[in-house]
Amino acid sequence: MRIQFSKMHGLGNDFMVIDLVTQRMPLHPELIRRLAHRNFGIGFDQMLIVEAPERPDVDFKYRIFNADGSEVEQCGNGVRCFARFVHERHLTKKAKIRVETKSGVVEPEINNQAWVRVNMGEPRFLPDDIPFKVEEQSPQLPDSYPVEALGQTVELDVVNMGNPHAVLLVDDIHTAPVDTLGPVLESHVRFPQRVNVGFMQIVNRGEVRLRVFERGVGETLACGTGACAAAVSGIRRGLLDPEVRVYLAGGPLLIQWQPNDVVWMTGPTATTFEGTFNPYDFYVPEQNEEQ
Ligand SMILES: N[C@@H](CCC[C@H](N)C(=O)O)C(=O)O
Repeated sequence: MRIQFSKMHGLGNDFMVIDLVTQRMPLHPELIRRLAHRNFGIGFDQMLIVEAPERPDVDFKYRIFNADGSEVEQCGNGVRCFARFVHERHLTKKAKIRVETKSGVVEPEINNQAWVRVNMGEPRFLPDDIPFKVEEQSPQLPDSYPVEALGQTVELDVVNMGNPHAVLLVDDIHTAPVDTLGPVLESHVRFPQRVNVGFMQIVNRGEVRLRVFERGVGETLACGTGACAAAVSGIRRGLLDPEVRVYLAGGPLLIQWQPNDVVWMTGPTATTFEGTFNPYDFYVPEQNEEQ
């Protein structure tokens, strides 16, 4: 039993992409963790699964698993790669497709082989929608919330881009406490489903620098939904114009948003290699099965 896959990335945020329209394999969290391992597996930030749609108004179903095996709702760099993958595998000829995710429908549009523009849907800010715990939900939503972490109070903007994000403004992303504050906020008690944590430095009204400590992975070279969340936070606060270039370690993304509208994300995709693997090579017996 050999499964075909593509190894792809969007600005260095890397993926193992598998077509489960024409193939079958178990999606066990332990198998995913083993495949994600950078030394013992294939290595990736997220595994992306293409499935047949379950409703008539979409072209595909898109499932996303973090390297820790958790299934999540959305992945922005992933959806661009997903669109390129279904073209490369001749699963569709349409330039614009509708893709069902755990958090709604997204619409990627392939301009040429490498560039994809995506309608990422509308951002949400209500604490319950993140989800983010507050003592009392005020009718007037604040821009940010004070949160205690590592003996200090940090101000967090919270945004749901299909998946949960917290955004912190920093003076310089090179010295931002991504390694220390990132994991503490990711698993903070006020984020019951954990959170992706973005550290944003505003350069000018149209440009920001961003580092993201991703839920279920750690710091990645780029995060598409993180870029959307950061740009939306800055625009909502009146600090940024509606068109923002977000510079991540792996390169820039263009994010466009007008309040009360959908977010548009435009960026590159790359296929690095294709291969096959046997899931049973990664199978480890339960403890009571071991001799
Ligand atoms: N890298 C992604 C986000 C992947 C999911 C995220 N780690 C989560 O747990 O929500 C992107 O490009 O958006």
